[in-house]
Amino acid sequence: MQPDRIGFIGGGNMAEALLKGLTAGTFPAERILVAEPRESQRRALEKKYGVRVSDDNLEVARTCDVLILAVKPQLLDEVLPPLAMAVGSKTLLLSILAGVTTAALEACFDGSPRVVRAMPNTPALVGIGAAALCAGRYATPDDLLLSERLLECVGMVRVVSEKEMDAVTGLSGSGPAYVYTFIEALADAGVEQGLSREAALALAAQTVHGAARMVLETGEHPAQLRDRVCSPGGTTIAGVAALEEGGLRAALFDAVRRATRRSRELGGG
Ligand SMILES: NC(=O)C1=CN([C@@H]2O[C@H](COP(=O)(O)OP(=O)(O)OC[C@H]3O[C@@H](n4cnc5c(N)ncnc54)[C@H](OP(=O)(O)O)[C@@H]3O)[C@@H](O)[C@H]2O)C=CC1
Ligand SMILES: O=C(O)[C@@H]1CCC=N1
Repeated sequence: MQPDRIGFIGGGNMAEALLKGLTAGTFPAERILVAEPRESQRRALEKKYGVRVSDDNLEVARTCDVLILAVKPQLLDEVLPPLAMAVGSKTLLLSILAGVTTAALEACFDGSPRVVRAMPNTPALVGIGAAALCAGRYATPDDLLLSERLLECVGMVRVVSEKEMDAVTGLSGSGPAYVYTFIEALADAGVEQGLSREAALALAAQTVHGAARMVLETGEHPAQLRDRVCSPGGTTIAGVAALEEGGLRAALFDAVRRATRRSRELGGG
């Protein structure tokens, strides 16, 4: 179940993360077409990944059987309606637009457009993405399966219900930015304690990487894993107490809540 040609409408950050994974996998680069208005970005994608590029959205929509919609959600009304004449029953539309519902996407096209809505994240660029997706009303089970397979080229994929998509956006879509902030702050704190910048950043990033793998690979609850680091009367519980006093948990609840709300707003809800 491989598409003939995959097209991207918009060749920015997230599109690049996805097409890097696709071309590193089994999908031939010459069967990927990217429509992108910025000439420098077109040339960069062509050179780095060997994909075909164009400044003509319609040409890409006409030639591809899977069309990955990767422009900003604010451009929905400008970019999608002109594609309607090229999108037919042969086209699977895979949207990564934050907040935009499958119903809103379907309304941009005639007939029974086959839409799958996905929310990937940028670590897809290194093959460790986390994505969720849901099917629109006209997408077939095969459409959902194909979308899953495509996103699995760049990491893990969960199928969720559409009402969960804004929360996914607030958690794993936006989540890398929260984690980068955490890593930066952890490294800065190490520098304050006298470590070199280079050592502090490497230790902070590897600590987050290792701890995340422990959660994924042991299947143990994070609280159990944390208990094993905290010796009674030791260093770690003193640090954990500071995190509790500083409101780290409350800040994360707030971050996911606000990003989820913003996703709903972008979708017009
Ligand atoms: N970044 C992320 O972490 C994630 C983003 N997303 C979603 O992915 C989508 C893209 O986001 P992101 O990659 O970050 O944004 P970018 O701005 O990096 O990418 C969007 C690209 O679309 C191009 N573009 C602008 N106008 C048009 C047009 N008329 N036709 C075709 N292409 C056009 C832009 O070109 P130019 O720069 O010249 O304007 C840009 O290269 C958004 O909908 C976002 O919600 C989803 C998950 C995670
Ligand atoms: O910030 C944004 O709107 C996009 C969606 C999820 C991550 N980045």
